[in-house]
Amino acid sequence: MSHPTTTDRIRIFDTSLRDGEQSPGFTMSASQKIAFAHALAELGVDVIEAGFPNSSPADFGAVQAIAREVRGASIAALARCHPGDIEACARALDGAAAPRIHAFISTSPLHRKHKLNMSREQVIEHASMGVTLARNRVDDVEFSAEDAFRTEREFLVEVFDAAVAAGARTLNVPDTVGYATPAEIRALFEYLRANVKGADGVVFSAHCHNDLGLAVANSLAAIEGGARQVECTINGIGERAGNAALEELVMAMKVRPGYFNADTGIDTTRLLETSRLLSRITGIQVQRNKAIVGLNAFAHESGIHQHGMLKHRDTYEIMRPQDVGWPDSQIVLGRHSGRAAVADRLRQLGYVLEDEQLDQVIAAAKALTQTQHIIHDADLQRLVEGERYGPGWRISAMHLSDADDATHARVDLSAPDGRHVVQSAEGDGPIEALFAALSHATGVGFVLESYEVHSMGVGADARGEANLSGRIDGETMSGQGTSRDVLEASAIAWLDVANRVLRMRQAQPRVEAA
Ligand SMILES: CC(=O)SCCNC(=O)CCNC(=O)[C@H](O)C(C)(C)COP(=O)(O)OP(=O)(O)OC[C@H]1O[C@@H](n2cnc3c(N)ncnc32)[C@H](O)[C@@H]1OP(=O)(O)O
Ligand SMILES: CC(C)C(=O)C(=O)O
Repeated sequence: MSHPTTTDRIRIFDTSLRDGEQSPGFTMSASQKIAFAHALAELGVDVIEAGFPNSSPADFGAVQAIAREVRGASIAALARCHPGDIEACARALDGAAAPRIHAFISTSPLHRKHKLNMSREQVIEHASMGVTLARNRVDDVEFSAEDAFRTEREFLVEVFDAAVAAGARTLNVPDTVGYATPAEIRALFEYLRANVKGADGVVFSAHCHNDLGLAVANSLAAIEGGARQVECTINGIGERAGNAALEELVMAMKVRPGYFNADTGIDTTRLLETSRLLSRITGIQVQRNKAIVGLNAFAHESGIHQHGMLKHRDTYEIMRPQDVGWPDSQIVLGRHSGRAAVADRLRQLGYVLEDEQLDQVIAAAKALTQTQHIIHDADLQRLVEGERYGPGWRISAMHLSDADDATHARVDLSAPDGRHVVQSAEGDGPIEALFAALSHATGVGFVLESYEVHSMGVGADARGEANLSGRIDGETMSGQGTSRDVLEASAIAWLDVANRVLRMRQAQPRVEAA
């Protein structure tokens, strides 16, 4: 086994903008691609695969702009072993500081017969032609044998020999349909490194798909077998079930010292913001339990884990959240939380309770989880303080209607002093209009940082739960609301934050400047 040493650099080849964009729902505009390419360069990837220039004028334009603007990483473009594709790559990459043409052709018997209708000899001729044409235009040429994993091993060696002879510097071995297992991938890389002519002068690369959920494991196994470049995408986006997730691969190499301890050159503290940028661009969020960048990746809800975390965080965390860009771990109070975590959170809120009162607050907090997922600070404060700070703003009625290009919201609130306040506002959509009307009515304004709606329960019992957080006076405050109507749940969550703001101001009166 060839474990990488610290001098054995693993190159990170990001293909979010090419393979990632090739999947339904992930299309990006040229300006979004340019912004994301800048973010990838700042993250520290070695290669940015910017697109497939011959596939459309839009893709050509995006690759061209990235090649001209983005520095700090090689810029690659994909081409079939086809003169028109190679020529388009060369033209689009003109202006790049470090251009790479990535030429590919399928090699497996299935693809040769049904897709290409080519003999083995024709595939080798095309591979050789594609790499030669590319080398006539740029120095850095990568060759991929599409569906390499399902290709006869001896034939794969012949194709790679031809690609090396034509001038390829990187040989990419895709598991195009995500069929391999880690042991098989490692054995394949060991075989190729032992048999391809000139193997020592080229970089072997892995490109693993996630159809069986093995893309990251297979990429790590490829590194064990001698791969020194891994192709991956942020959030694991890509064809079908996606590609290996960059953030997972990089952290696996970082977290397992003495094993995958190769320096990838990635600034891991940027992983979360890069993941979030991609989600904002595509409008597609990662699942909560996604490794590294999912909302639950460093969140602990169950009492036994929370108790362990409070004693020593290594009991339940294998990496520091700050190392990947999170501000900290989160102890989230919910149905599974225990005494240690509730008492700790209350202490942070400034309450040290007698055992009996603590028992009562825990029982009441757990009762809340019949209708909400999370016990918020505001809930604990209410449970401890009762109505000491007054009842706060409550929603009495709301009405939304569409008018011309805008949505109109009218809210009727009962104020903490018992008055009824009616206010209206317009916005670009119901949420913007609703939140603007609430802000006019209460006189509270904050910058919305996050807003999510989930459903709880099914059928006749189904309820919407809205969670949002807002930033005001340098603090982030969260609010939560549940209702059968998601817009009403959202309004309740917004008022939950507003009431917290007012309670905070009551508790800590502002010192006016003299
Ligand atoms: C595993 C991967 O991710 S491969 C990359 C996938 N990416 C894309 O497909 C990018 C988007 N694609 C496109 O815009 C279009 O498919 C284009 C512009 C590339 C080609 O469009 P068309 O000319 O209309 O061809 P179409 O898509 O129907 O079929 C693909 C053709 O390429 C041929 N082909 C496929 N791969 C290769 C290759 N690596 N080298 C040479 N020819 C190839 C096929 O045999 C087929 O040829 P045929 O038309 O003579 O039968
Ligand atoms: C073109 C190659 C690298 C590819 O995307 C695949 O085989 O999945």
